[in-house]
Amino acid sequence: MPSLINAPLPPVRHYEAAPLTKERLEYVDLPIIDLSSFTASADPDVRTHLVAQVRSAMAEYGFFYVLNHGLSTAQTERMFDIADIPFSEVDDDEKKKYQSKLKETGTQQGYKPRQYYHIDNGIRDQIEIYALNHDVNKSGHPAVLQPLLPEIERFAYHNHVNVLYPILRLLALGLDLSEDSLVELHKWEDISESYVRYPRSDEEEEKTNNLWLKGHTDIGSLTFLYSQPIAALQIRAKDGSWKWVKHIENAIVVNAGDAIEFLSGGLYSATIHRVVQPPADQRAYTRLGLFYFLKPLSSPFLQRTAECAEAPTMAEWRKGRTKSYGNAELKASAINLGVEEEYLNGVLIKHYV
Ligand SMILES: O=C(O)CCC(=O)C(=O)O
Ligand SMILES: [Fe+2]
Repeated sequence: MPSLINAPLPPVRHYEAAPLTKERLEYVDLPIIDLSSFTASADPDVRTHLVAQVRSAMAEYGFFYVLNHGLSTAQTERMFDIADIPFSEVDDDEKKKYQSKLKETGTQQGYKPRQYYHIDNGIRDQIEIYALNHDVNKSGHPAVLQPLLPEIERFAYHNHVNVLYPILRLLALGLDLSEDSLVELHKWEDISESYVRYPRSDEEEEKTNNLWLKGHTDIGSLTFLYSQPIAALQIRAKDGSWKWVKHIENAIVVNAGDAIEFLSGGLYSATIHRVVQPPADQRAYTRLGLFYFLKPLSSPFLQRTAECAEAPTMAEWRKGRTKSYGNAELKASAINLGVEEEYLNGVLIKHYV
C-alpha cells in the first residue's frame, strides 16, 4: 500500500479548525505514548517501559494519547478537510440516497441522519455521521468523495497497520500473551471509520442538560479519535465525576471498548465516555470528528461455554449493539443513580446520563 505522501492529491477545501477554549476546564491527565519508540529493534528496556505504560493507562483510564503515529500535522489536517466533505459538500437528497441501514443490518456504512438516537426527555441527537468500511468499494459514496476514496483507503490502512498493530502488540505483551495474539484477531477486514459532527439548538441543550451523547462504552476493541480542538469529550473517572479530554495537536486519543474488555478477561476495561456541549467560546464552531473504529472479527470472541451458553460472537455483539444503540428501551438502574440499563445477549449494558 503506497504511503500517503506519494500520489498527487486532488485539491480539497480547507476545514478551519476552531481556536482553543479560554475557559478553565477540569481536564483528565491522560498518559501519552510515543509510538515511534516501539520498534522491533528498540532497546528491550524501552519496550518494557512502553508495555508497562500502556498497561497502566488501560487499567487506570482505558484512554491514552498516541503521538508520532506516522502522519504529519499537515497530513492529519488534510484528513479533517476530507472528513468535512460528506457534510458540507453533499446536499440532502444525495445524503438520503446513501443513508445507512443501522436498524436493518446492524452495520454503519453511509449517513446516520440526525435525530436517530434518543438522548433524554424526548430529545433526539443532532449528530450526523458518515461511515465507511475500509473496503471503500463495499458501498456507494456521494460523487464528491469518489476522487478521494484511494486516499481514504490509504488512511484506513495506515491506521490499521502502522498504528493499531503496534498498540495491539503492546496490549498483548501487557497481558503476557504472545506479541501477535491480538493482531491476529484484527485482520484487515470489516473495519470502519467515520466522520461526525454535532450542531444543536438552545432549547434542546436545556432539555438534555447539555448532553450530546450519553455516557457509553464503545462496541469494538479500540477507537481512534483524532484529537480536535473543540472541547466536548469527557471520560468518567473512577469516583463517578466527568473530566474533559484536552486537545493535543496531531495526537490520536485511543479509547478502549467492550471487545478489548472481553478479550482481556476484564484486565483492560472499556472506558465510559460522553459528549457534552462545548464551552461558550467554542459554541459557534462546528465540531468535526475523524474516527477509526476497530472491531475484531476474525474469531468468535466470547467463547460459548457451559456456563455462558448465550455468549455472543463478535459479529453478533457488534450488530446487536449497533441496531439497539440510541433506540433500545432503557430501564433506570435500581442501584445506581443516573445509570440506565439494557441487556443484550445476556450481557448488561449501561448508559450514563
Ligand atoms: O465525539 C467524540 O469525541 C466521541 C464520540 C464517541 O464517543 C463515539 O462516537 O462513540
Ligand atoms: Fe464512543
